[in-house]
Amino acid sequence: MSRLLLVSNRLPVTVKAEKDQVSVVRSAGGLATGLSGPHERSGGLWIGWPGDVSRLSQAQRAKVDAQLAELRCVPLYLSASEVSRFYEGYSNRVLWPLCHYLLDRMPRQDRDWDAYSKVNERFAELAASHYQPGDTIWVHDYQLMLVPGLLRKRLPEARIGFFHHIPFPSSEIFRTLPHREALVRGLLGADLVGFHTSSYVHHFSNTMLQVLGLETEVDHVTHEGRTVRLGAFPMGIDAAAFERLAQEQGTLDEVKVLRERATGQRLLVGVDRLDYTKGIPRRLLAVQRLLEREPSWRGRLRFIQVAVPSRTQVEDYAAYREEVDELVGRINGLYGTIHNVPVHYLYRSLNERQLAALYRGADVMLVTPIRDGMNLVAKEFCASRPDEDGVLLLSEFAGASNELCEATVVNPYDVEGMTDAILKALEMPAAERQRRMRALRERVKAHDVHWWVGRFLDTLQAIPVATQQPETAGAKDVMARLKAAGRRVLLLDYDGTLVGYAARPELASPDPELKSLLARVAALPHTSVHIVSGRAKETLEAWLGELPVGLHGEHGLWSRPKPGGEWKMLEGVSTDWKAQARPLLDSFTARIPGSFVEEKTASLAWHYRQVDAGYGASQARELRLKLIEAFAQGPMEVLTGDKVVEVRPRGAHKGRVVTQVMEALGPGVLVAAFGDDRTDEDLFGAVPEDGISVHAGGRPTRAGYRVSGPDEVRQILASLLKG
Ligand SMILES: Nc1ncnc2c1ncn2[C@@H]1O[C@H](COP(=O)(O)OP(=O)(O)O[C@H]2O[C@H](CO)[C@@H](O)[C@H](O)[C@H]2O)[C@@H](O)[C@H]1O
Ligand SMILES: O=P(O)(O)OC[C@H](O)CO
Repeated sequence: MSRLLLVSNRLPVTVKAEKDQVSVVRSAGGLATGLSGPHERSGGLWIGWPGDVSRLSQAQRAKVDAQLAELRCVPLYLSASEVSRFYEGYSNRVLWPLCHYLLDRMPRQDRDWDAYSKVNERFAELAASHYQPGDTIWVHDYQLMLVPGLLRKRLPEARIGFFHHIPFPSSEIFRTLPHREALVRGLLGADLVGFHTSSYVHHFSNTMLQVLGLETEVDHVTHEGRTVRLGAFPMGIDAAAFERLAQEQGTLDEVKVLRERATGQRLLVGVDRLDYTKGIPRRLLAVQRLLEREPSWRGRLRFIQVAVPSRTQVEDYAAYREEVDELVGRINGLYGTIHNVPVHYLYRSLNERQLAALYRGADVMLVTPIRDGMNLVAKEFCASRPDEDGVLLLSEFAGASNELCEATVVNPYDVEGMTDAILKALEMPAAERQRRMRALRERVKAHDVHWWVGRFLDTLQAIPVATQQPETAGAKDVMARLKAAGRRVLLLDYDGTLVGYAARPELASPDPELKSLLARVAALPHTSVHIVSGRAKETLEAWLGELPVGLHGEHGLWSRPKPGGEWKMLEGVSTDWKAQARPLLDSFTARIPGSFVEEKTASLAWHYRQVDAGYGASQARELRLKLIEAFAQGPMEVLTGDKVVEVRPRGAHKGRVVTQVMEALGPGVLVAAFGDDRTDEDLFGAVPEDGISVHAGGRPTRAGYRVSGPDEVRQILASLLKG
């Protein structure tokens, strides 16, 4: 097993300071439990913030450091300003509400991005300083979204995983963020990006498409020459530990006390961090409605709601606390008696045994967040019920509802609906409770936290990172080989290779620098230059006709190999099919605003660069299928390029230009082809084995080299002028 470097905002430890005594203990949370085995076995390190230690003396701090070192934890201490701006500010005032679809809770203007970036830099720097070749790095959660990208810059060959513990929202929400691009690029520094559910994966894929124009395959995306795997890895809990605890005598004694205090009553339980995503007010309102609607239940219900203080310095959390306090007061005021109140509200953390007792003693567990990445409480409840009793009421907006389908699933926004569901749960026959709980427990136990860690790490470690090339690995090598060649021919695609893409094809005309560069390179001794493009010959002639270069248009259908020479068309090519195919392309243009058809001598191209990225890509897939269906037997083929679907005569492809040029030049010439989209793969395929093929961009390619884009292609050409 390779050494594991874990990086998370919080370390899995609690620093306890009592009077002069200070100690560090590993926390009991799911992440800490699940990862402690692999962490220890691999002899790795865990990097993170140990929490607020500002009140500790120097000596106490040294003691904390020593104890952390024993646990193989490396502390990253946050200053007061970093806590306020990175943790409370950008992480919890901006990203947290955004990922939970609560745009209204975000500040109108965010002022903490710089602090977020800087602290992410600090984490990356610290992790990189402890990295040893062969280590596996696993970064956790929304506080550290830039870290994978920052690590990739420092450690191009490291194996890096990232897990996002909270929801990844729809792209419609995520792209409201001013820094959306940096965050998405940050995650793409990883080799594997994991989420709790497949819908979060889907949202992330759509976001990449909208924000970076990246089209994703089912489980991966190619970006800057690297493949980044994506996947759903639903997190589990330490089910065996919860089950064990729930069976211990101490816990059963607590359950007994709990039940005795509620004699004649049914027990409803809620356990959450006090967070506005957890849906506590509507849950309370549902309980209130039940008492209002069903007087027979008054005095016969006890709702215990435990809320752990969380992020207390963030205003929205303080306001939320007041809202909950008020609601509890109102319900108890309305339905309490001098002997009893319906809501028992505790604003504090419970120890493990108290928690297990509550789970074990509950008749109905209310887990009703308005949005939650997974929600581990729901799973802990099931694991704590070896008696196969108790009903789980679970929000459909918690990731856990994807797996826990035998729960009573509710819409947490529908108070009346939740009231009905609580009533149904209270009246559910024992046999049905048992059937549901048995199924829930099987799943929670089978897919526990160890299963989760194993699946994520196995997937990450199976990725062949060593073969991945950093963005600019190719350029230097290509320059050296071209310079060393006796005779050389350069075959250059135009759009996306020599110039960037423009909104409309006619806007991508060559700039004076490009023309001058091509002219000077073509004038070098023993050097020929050919432009091999999908463009119409008229465009190439108008833009590049005066240069001393060969021109090849419509993917090699038309050629003018010698400057000033005549254009010749490939023989035996049929264009009769165009009249049949055109109406289909026109029908797509008519209903998809921003798209248009470009007609060339022997081909038709449907462009969709200005169409919404997701819609354009799906419509292009549909058009391609329809064309293939209608003309499968015809003399043409369908190609997908960069934001274009093209129909062209079969056999007229860029690869033919390579053969043509090589025949004219004879043996002993180094052939170097440069291109960026799928039509250039034909060009690369025809380059002889001792030649050079260079892909400009981040797509999968058969090319032997990869550079980042037109700027770098131009740099390679310019380097030839320097002798
Ligand atoms: N009063 C109390 N006393 C003691 N312990 C208490 C407590 N109330 C809650 N806890 C404990 O705190 C943990 C809370 O985990 P959750 O998954 O429910 O939410 P959280 O939002 O913190 O986690 C984030 O990370 C997890 C893991 O990825 C995701 O499930 C979730 O959606 C995401 O928001 C549970 O282990 C629970 O036992
Ligand atoms: O207490 P926090 O702010 O570190 O948040 C804990 C949550 O589990 C974050 O996912």
